[in-house]
Parts: sequence; structure tokens; C-alpha cells
Amino acid sequence: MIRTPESPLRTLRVMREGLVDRAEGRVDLLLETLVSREVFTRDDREDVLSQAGPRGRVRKVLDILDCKGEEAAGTFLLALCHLSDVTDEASVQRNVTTHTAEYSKAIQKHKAVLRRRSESMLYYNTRHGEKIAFSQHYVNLLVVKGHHSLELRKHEVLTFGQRRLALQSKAMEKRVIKPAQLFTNSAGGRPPKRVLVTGVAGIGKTVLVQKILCDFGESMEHLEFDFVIHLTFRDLNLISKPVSFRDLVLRKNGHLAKCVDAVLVNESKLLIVLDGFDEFKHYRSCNVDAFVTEPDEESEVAEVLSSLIQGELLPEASVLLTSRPMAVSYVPVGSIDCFAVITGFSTAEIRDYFQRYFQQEQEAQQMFEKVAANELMLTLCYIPAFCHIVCSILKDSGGLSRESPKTMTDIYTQYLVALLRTHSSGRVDVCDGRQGDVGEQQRHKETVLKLGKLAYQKLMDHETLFYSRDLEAVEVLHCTIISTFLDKTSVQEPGFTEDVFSFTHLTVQEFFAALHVSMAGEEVSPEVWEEHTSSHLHQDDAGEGGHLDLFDRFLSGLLSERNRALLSRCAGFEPPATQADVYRRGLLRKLQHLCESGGQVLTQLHCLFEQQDDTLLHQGFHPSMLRVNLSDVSLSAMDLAVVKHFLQDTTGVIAELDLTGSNVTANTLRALQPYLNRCTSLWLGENTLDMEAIQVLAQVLQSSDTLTYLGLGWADIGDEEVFVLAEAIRSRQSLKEIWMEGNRISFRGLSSLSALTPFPLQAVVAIWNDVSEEEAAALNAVSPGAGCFTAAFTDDSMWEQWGTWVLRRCQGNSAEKLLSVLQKVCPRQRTLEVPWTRRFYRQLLELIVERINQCSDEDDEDRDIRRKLQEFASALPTDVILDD
Ligand SMILES: Nc1ncnc2c1ncn2[C@@H]1O[C@H](COP(=O)(O)OP(=O)(O)OP(=O)(O)O)[C@@H](O)[C@H]1O
Repeated sequence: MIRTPESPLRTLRVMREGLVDRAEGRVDLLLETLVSREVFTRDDREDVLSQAGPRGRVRKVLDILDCKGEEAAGTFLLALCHLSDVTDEASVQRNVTTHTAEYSKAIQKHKAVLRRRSESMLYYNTRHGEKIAFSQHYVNLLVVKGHHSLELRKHEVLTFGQRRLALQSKAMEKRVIKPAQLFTNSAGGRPPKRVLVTGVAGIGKTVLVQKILCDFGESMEHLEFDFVIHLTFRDLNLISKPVSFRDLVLRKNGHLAKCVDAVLVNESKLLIVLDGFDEFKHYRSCNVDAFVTEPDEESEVAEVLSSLIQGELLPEASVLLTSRPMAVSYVPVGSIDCFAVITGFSTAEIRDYFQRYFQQEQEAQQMFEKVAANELMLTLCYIPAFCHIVCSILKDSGGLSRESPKTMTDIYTQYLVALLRTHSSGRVDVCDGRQGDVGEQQRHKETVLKLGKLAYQKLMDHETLFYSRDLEAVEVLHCTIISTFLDKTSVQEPGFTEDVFSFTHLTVQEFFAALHVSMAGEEVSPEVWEEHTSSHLHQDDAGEGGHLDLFDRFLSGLLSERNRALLSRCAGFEPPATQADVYRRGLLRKLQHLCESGGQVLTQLHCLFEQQDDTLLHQGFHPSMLRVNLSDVSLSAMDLAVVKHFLQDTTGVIAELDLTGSNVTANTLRALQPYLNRCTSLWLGENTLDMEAIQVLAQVLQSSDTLTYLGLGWADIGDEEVFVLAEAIRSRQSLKEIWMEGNRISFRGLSSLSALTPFPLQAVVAIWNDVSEEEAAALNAVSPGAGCFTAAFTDDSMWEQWGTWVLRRCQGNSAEKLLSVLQKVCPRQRTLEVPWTRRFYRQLLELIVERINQCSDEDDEDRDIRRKLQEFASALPTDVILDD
């Protein structure tokens, strides 16, 4: 209940956001009331209606009222009180009427439909008619609530200040959860409404969605919902005309035709699942301000979905969105209440998977042991899609008679070979080199290459669906083998039915696309080849924002000696050897460039790993300085294996290892320990480093003569951790600077470092900790003149270096990453009023302008990046820059 207060205007200002919440569902009625009482003019009304979305309109109403005085504000508050009472009553009434017998019957029917749709596990290459019961084959997936960098982005509380620190520790409360817990709030508050689940290719996002549908259909979980509506972006890509949300629901759920209104009215009991955001053709257009607010309102499909995700349409409904990480920067994260990441299988789950796949306990155990004996293969299996393919290869070969796969491409290549062999009518084992049906092998090869071409074209266009005419164009429509690699669905359009195809999995499309380019024959133009290989060095990966990461890795793997040999021996493919050499030289040049400039290097390390050639680095990799930048990527077990593989093949000092925000744990540090000893600068900030991790770090400090600069900003460390580090620094005395911004360190912790200044420690940076400037001054007084301790953002020269580091991070990064760093370092409020920041901001602005100029007008993605960069440019404190 809102009381009419002494100063209604003041109430409007103080309760602004609360009022927006309360009035958003009633803004049209309120507006009419204000016009009828002559508080608002028609022009005011137009002004309000021109705003996007109900919340935007309420904000405009409040802005106008702010200029109209106390009486107008009072009228508004009274009208809102009145409407609240009326509409609350109406909603009670509505709830009663919707819960009729018919509504309950519709729920049961819908559950039965979902049960039917989700009863089989969709495996690649499941034979038609073959059914694998979902419930028997579903293996528990590890789902972790909380996504560090996204949560920070959401709040846009940038690197500065305690607020970020508080948020960071909150974001770090990572927990493994069950799918049903995605919509609960462990702290007991309002359950999250909009949930984003991310995870890399093949990690199980679609299967998790199927689990939710299955459990709901079985009435086992998710009982807080009456209806779960499942939409995939793959299907939504097919819609090219304006559409309403109501139509979207009915397209796949004809059985709801009679009760769709009740379903939509009861929005708080509705869960909408939107699977595969990264596959959406229009994913770059979802972070916009054009909304629809009514389920019946027709608009472009991107607008309808973006309204849903942003809570402008059906704000009380729950929404679950899944995406690969590469597209999440386009999700309007401001409206997401809960972030979760699927981390795949652990060893126990891989074992369970083998058990379910092979069913015979002894066979499963034997096969598991074969995989477990090969550490790399076991690591690959944490991704369920790979685990599945490994099992099918094992089954097919009776347990790895061929060379066991070491990389992701090996797995897919062996899988392809196995499938082609299964489809050879003569069933002669061509891999033994014996004479098979050569004509048939040739036909299969041609079909696969044609499919590769299609996969490539579609991947470049961000498309995953195609039609009979596309298959016709590459002359494969009537080849029987295509059903092995493609899924077909028939779509009912008014007046006709159309067949729509997609690869059995997006990763399969990426593999085929790479296969196409790797052949580099007549089909592949020199320009295409250049684009993906030798011009590696000049290519700004930013343009694709990670879209081609997997493709790049497959391409490298397919151009490796062993996969070329396998494909040639077993499937008659002849990838040209000279091209493979050109590729390798390009890769080494790019790698060297990134190591010298400190650019993000993980994709190239994966490509190098795919080559599995220990001599490669000796052939053309001689960087003047070794800087390995792995920042801002949550490192998986496979990533770590790849990094280790690279560092092991290098010698000498590692000038810089940047693991900022890479989800580093004690285990990561242990795995990298021999290489940490070789680092001069080691950046570990923005990771939660517990005592175990600090102990590993202490061992490094005790044994390394090289480690000179250590970054531990926002690492959630306190005094106890500093004591351990101090002891270690004392014993080796080689560390010169330690940066610990945004932690929980107090005067007591810092005091333990005081005996180590000014030698060996020349700088101890501890701003945004529990230390006051006076306390820092007291610590500095112990070694006068040295001024080693810094607890405030003041010292020009030192912070200038910090600014240089930030700039370097920006320069070395893609435009996309630059955006994410900018989000951290561009303060919304002017908190940085010290002299060096002027130069810092000016340089930042120059960099932004340079990147803006690099964006092309032709490309959607470039236009989007430019728009965002321009927003940052205009948010920079230009007065500070200009009056320098
Ligand atoms: N929980 C699970 N239990 C058993 N098998 C699984 C599970 N999760 C995934 N798989 C297997 O892995 C394959 C890939 O999973 P899924 O399609 O869900 O991945 P995804 O994360 O949606 O991938 P992408 O981003 O490439 O679309 C499935 O077809 C299935 O074979």
C-alpha cells in the first residue's frame, strides 16, 4: 500500500525503481487516468507512448511528473493505489477461473506430449526407428551456479571500489546444483526468473533442457510450473515474417490451441525454455530497446524473444536460455537473475556413461580402463559429446585397435572413418588396406566433400539449417549416406510442407566445414584458403568473436600428418601436403606474434596441440619474449593440457603468464607449477585463491629466482594468506612487487610484509582492502623514503603503470574483449580524478577510435561492435581528456 505522503514528489524520486516495478503492468491505464484528470496533455501521452517497453514508459511518466509539481505527483500516487487494489482483485479472480478442470486437463495433456517428445536420447547417428531411452542414458551433468565475469558485467561495477569486491565474493559462491535448482533461491529470496546456462560445444546444454522437459513431463521436478514451453533457436531461424509469441507457442504445441490464453495469463506458472542462443541467426540483434509487451503483438522474431529475455514481455514468466560462451556477450545480461555453467562430466560420470553405453559391466569396465590409461583421452571425455563418440569408436573397433585418439579432431576423424566403413556395402575393412568397393568409397568421399562445402558456407553465414534446394545445389539430396550426418525435420507451412536439414550436431558441421577447407583442392578458392591459414597472422579474430574457434582447431587437426594419413588410408581423401606446410608456418608466425605482443593465445595453442608434432616449435618459433596471455577464459581441463603441452616444449624465462580471471584453483597451479617457476611476471588476479592455492604459490616463491612481479588483485585473500606469502618471499627474496587490490587484507596482514620492504619488496599495492591511508603511512614510516606500501589511488607514477597494463590488455585483445575490459575500467561515476587518469583515458579513447575505424559498414557484427564502442567513447570523461 502506498500512502499519500507529505511530499508526493519526494516519494516519486525516492521510490522511483519500486514504482516502476509496481506500475509497469498498469501503465496504459495510469496514462489514461492522468490524461482524463488533465494532469497530462496529449503531447505528454505521446511522449510516454514513444518509449520502448512498459518500464521505459513508466520512467517517462515519472520524469514528466517530476516537472509538474506536487499535486500532479499526488494524483499519480492515488491512481496507482486505486489501480493496485482493483487489479490485485482481478488477478485473484483470474487465478480462480483459470484453474478450471479444463486447465488441469490441458496440463496433463501437455505433460504427456513432453513425455513423448523427450523419451529418447538424441544421439548422433541414431538409426531411424532406433530408440535409446532418455532416462536410462542420462548421466548427471555438473552444473555450477554463478558465472563470475558475467555477473560482474551485469552489474557493470567496474574494477574500482569496494562494491565490486563485495560482488565478486558473492559471484564466487559457486555450487554444483541439480537442474531443478536453477529456479530456486538457496538464500530464500525471490526465485530467479531469467536463467542463463552456458557451456562449450557438446557439453550437454540441449540434453540438460531435455532433462528438464522429461522431469516435468514425468511430474518429478519443476512442479512450480503448470506449463513448460520449449523453443529452439534452430527452429526459430526458420521464421522470416513478423510473429507473435502466442503464434510461437502454438507452432509446436497445437494441443494447447484451446487453452493458450489461460497459459499466457497465468504467466507466473509458465517456464519458457530457449535453447541454443548461439545458433540464432539474429543473436546480435537481441540486445536492443525495441520491445513487444503483449503475447498477441506481432513483431520480428528477434524482437519478440529479446522482449521475453528482458522481461518486457510476460515479466512474471520464467525463462531458461542456453548458449555457447561465444554468443553470451550478445545476451542482454542486465535482465538475467541467475547464471549457470555446465562443466560436463567428472571421472565418475564418464565411468557411469560407459556403463550405460556398453551395458555389459565387464565390457564397460574394460573400455573405460583403455580410455583411463590415456590421460588426454580421459580429459576429452569430460565433454559428453566427445565421450559419446569415443564410446562409439571403441565399440566399432572392439577397443581401439587403431591409434588411440589424442585430440578432438582425432576423435571426429576416427568417427567419420568408422561411419563410412559401416556404410560400405561390401563391409570390407578398407582400413586394413585390403581392396574394398573402390567405386563406393569414391562416391562416399565425394558426398562427404560436398557436405563439407555446404557446412562451410553455412557456418560462415552463421546458419545451421538448410533446405532441399541447398542439398540439390551441391548434388547430394539423393545420396543415402547423408542421413548419417544430417537430421531432417518437416516443417508445416501454410499450404505446403518443407523439409529442413541440419547436421546431427553443430560440432559435426564445424568438423565438415574444416574438412572442406583442409582439402584445399579445386573446390576451395585460394582466397578461402588464405583467409583461414597463412593470413592467420593478420586476421583480427575479434571479427568472429570465437565463432570459428572449433573450426580452427578442427582445421589444424585435419592438416596434421596423422589425420591426413588416416583419411587417405581409410577413406581415400588426399589432403595436399604442401598446403599443410603453409598452414603450419602461418600458425607458428601467428603464435610468435601473439607471444611477443601478449595477445590472447589459447585458440592457437589448441591448434598447435592438434598438430601433435613435438618438433614443430623448433621449426619456426623464436619469439623475442614469451608472454602467454590466457586471461578472461575459464580454463577447462583440456585447455590446461594444451597449455602444459606448449610450455613443456619451450625453454627459458616466461616473461609473463597472465591467468587473470581464468578460474584458477590450487589444482591449476599445481599442474602448472614447473612453469610458474620460470615466470618473471605472474598475474593471478580475479580468481578465488583459497589457502591451498596460496600454499602452492608459496612453494613457487620459495623455489623461483625468476618470479619478480606477482598480481593477486581481487583474489579473495586475507591476512592469513598474506602471512604464508610473506614467509615464502622472505626465504627466496626475489619478488619485487606484489599487487593485491580489492582483497580482505588488514593492517595486521600488511605488517607481515613490512620487514621485507624496501628489499626485496619495492612495491606492495593494497588499495581497496581493509587498510586506511594512515595505516599505510605508518607502514611506510618504517622504511622512510621508500614509500613501498600503497593503499590509495594516488601515486601518479605507479598508477600510471597500472593504467599501462590495462591499456596493454586492451590493445592485445580483440574488439570484443576490449569491450569487456572497458566494462571493467570505465567508471560510470567520475571516481578517478587524479592527474595520470587524463592520459590514461586519452590513450583509451585513441584505441577505441582506432577500433571503431576498423569496423566495416558492411558487416552486422562490426556495426554492433562499433555501436558499443561508441557508447564507451561517449561515456569517457571527455572534459578530463580535453582540458589536459
Ligand atoms: N547428460 C548427458 N548424458 C548422456 N549423454 C549426454 C549428456 N549430455 C550430453 N550427452 C551427449 O552429448 C551430445 C551433445 O550434447 P548436447 O547436444 O546437449 O550439447 P550442447 O551443449 O547443446 O552442444 P552445442 O553447443 O554444440 O549445441 C548429446 O547428443 C549426447 O550424446
